Amino acid sequence: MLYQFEFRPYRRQFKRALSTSHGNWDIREGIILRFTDDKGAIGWGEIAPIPWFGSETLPSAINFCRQLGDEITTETIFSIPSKLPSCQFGFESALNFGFWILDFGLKADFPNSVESATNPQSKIQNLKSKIAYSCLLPAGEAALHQWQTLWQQGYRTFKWKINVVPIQDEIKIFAKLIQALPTSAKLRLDANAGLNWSAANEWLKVCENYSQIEFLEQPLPVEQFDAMLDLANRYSTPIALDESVATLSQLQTCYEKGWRSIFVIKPGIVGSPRLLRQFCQQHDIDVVFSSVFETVIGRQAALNLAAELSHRDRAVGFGVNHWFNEDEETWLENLWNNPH
Ligand SMILES: O=C(O)CCC(=O)C1=CC=C[C@@H](O)[C@@H]1C(=O)O
Ligand SMILES: [Mg+2]
Repeated sequence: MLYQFEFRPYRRQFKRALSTSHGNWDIREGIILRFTDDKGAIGWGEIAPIPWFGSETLPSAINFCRQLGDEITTETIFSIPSKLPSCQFGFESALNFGFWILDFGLKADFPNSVESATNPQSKIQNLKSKIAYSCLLPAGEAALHQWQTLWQQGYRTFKWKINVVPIQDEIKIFAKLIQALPTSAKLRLDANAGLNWSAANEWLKVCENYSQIEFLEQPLPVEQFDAMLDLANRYSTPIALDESVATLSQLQTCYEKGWRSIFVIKPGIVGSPRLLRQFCQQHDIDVVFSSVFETVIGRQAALNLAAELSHRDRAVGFGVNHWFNEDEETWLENLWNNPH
């Protein structure tokens, strides 16, 4: 099958820089793809790399798009190399013509799927279960002042970045946060690979006292897999791998090396949805789907995958904390009609 192909690189300033133990992240850069088939139907896709997680860089994705010219076939799409995982995701997603934009009035042929993309407690319909949303809290003390607003919006699961301030101060803030949160709330801690063995044990000893802690995400660097496997066996608080399983080949490797706790999957950078589907159908793994702070195009494609492949009641990390200032559709219309 042959499609007309167009693409637009984009840059979007976050409303608030994202503080993680990787450092601060201010700008989301990516590429929006548009396919048009021989009947004029339109398919949209998004390439949203996170190089420091192990995906390709934006320049390499742009170079890949440039060398394609203005036509593309399904054969080309399904032969995109695994060294371009965000491109694999973006191009395969654009083939899903069930989701299109008519005159920039966002429309999808999944009942209520767009509505569910913003309402935290709405449920994405899927075959086996319904999914709620988790929302990222601001790092540090700010979390104490933000969680109530998000709770009133309907969120019941929150994620809080740790290793952003010195550990003793952070544990004091954590104690205030966990005391303030209702007992029915769930809290995820994300260290972004920034702890050492001693600090990881210190955090896990603290977490042991609180049933609201759903998991500790990526406590140690990617190369310390054995140590994380050891932690997973020592404590009752589950460990979730994120940076360690950023691409499909890493996911397969960690599974083969015996990981059976939680896998955080970021569809936007993991690679081919077709190959991910095969892996998740072959292995009954405990998955949390997570955003790459993409636009509504990549988000909807990722949520459709999450709805299809989630089969445990794990909230998806796509809570809308309004990362960007502009309204999505206005932004997209401007990007497409006024390419700079
Ligand atoms: O998973 C979520 O709840 C939201 C997404 C999220 O936390 C992240 C997205 C992209 C990069 C990281 O800063 C961060 C993560 O480490 O999971
Ligand atoms: Mg993470």
